[in-house]
Amino acid sequence: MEEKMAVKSRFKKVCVFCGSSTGKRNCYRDAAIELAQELVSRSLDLVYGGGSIGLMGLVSQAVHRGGGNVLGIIPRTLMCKETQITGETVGEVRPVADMHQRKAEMARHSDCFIALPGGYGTLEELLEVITWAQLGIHDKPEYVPVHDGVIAKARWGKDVDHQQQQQQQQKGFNAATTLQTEIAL
Ligand SMILES: C/C(=C\CNc1ncnc2c1ncn2[C@@H]1O[C@H](COP(=O)(O)O)[C@@H](O)[C@H]1O)CO
Repeated sequence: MEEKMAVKSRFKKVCVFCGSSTGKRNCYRDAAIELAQELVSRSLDLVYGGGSIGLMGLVSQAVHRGGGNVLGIIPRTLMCKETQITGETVGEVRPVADMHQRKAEMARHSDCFIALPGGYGTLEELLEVITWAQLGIHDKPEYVPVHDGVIAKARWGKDVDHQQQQQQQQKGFNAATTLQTEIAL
């Protein structure tokens, strides 16, 4: 069997924020699986919110199946609910006291952040780490898949190219299609 060469990355652990549902478009699922495959091919560990449902479940299960390390950080209360609904989460699961501690731990354990399509939870997590970067609390980059195989650095504020911003808005936050060889990783 042909073995794939591992692609080198400057990161070791990647935090992925993504939906607790899969959304209405197939491209969201595809994006989750493709990102998982990229992480595995680059020997990058996954850090995520510890859920086994939606895109969170897809990413974590695909990384785990591919032999990658998965660290899920989840509040105890959510953990009980999820186990009742969907069963066990894959990889290492670290229970924490609440949502605030979860976000702090996810950030502490990661070298960069990628936000896949999601809802309010995903948006809130992404905005929080961008805000922390803005305040100098960390200097870890944040990325958002845009389109055409590109994961773009999430940029906010003055240095954003206006035309590019407009194009991205037209495509929508949830416009991830293919992720291929991301410039980000
Ligand atoms: C347990 C039930 C539903 C929610 N389950 C979740 N499990 C783990 N993590 C979650 C869950 N819901 C939200 N999160 C976190 O927010 C992000 C996803 O939120 P979104 O609103 O779906 O975008 C994700 O990154 C998690 O960290 C059933 O009662």
